[in-house]
Amino acid sequence: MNKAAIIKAIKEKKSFLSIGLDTDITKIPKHLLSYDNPVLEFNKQIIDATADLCISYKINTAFYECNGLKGWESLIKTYQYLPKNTFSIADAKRGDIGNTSSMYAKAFFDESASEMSFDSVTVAPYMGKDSVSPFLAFKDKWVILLALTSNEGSHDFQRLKDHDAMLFEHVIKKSQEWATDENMMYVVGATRGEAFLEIRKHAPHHFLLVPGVGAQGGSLADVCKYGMTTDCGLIVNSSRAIIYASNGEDFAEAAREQALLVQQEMAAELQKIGIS
Ligand SMILES: O=C(O)c1cc(=O)[nH]c(=O)n1[C@@H]1O[C@H](COP(=O)(O)O)[C@@H](O)[C@H]1O
Repeated sequence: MNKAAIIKAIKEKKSFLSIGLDTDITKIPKHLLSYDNPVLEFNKQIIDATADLCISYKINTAFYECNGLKGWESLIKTYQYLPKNTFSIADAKRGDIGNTSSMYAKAFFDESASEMSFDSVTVAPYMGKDSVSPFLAFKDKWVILLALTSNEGSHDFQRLKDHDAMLFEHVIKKSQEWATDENMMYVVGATRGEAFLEIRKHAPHHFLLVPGVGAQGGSLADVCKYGMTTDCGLIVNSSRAIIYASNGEDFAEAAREQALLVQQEMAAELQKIGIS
């Protein structure tokens, strides 16, 4: 899915919501445990209930990898169930020396090898250009590079100052030598408020993946106030607040209700930039 298609989906659905399928078997409703693959069943019902309200699904691979073979099966089958007109994110936070990164890229982008061909994968920038480039070698795929994350520990390294700029700013500036706003996005936590102003100085046109609304308490209004562009420029993710809205038999409808609330807030924000 290219940038124009993402913008088209935002306009059509009046939404820039990504739903995070951070599916934990200990948190899903008990009645699903009788299914052969409870995680897959949960994901399918969540997807069916929310697909018209979001433009993207983010699958955090940790929640699948921790379950070994069965987990990888759920990951692959969930990927295959995603509606084709949604932007798929493998939230795997990979990155290693070049030849190893090539294998990670193959794992998430090369359907003939892994049965999965996500639109994008999250990548850690710490190891630099040769660790990121193998992901960029895949045509029409995106790298979503960690820039300023939502967690407490983001202060440990990302905000260290060197030559008048913080590390996350160096990441954003330097990485633009390797990629464009057509194949790279940046992760910026929703809990970062006014920092979006700094980010936009360095990346005025890039899409940002913004996790941290909902369970982590980030403000959608602030994210939009400081981070939105004329094309929207944002994909805002919420995982737990939507998928675990209820752990009863009504879990899918409850997820839909939560997603609808976020989508309605997003529609109002989009109206401010003339998308209505
Ligand atoms: O890359 C991410 O997606 C990510 C970056 C970040 O800075 N903060 C962050 O929470 N995430 C992910 O976004 C999701 C947030 O989940 P909730 O807090 O449940 O909405 C999880 O999958 C996190 O791993």
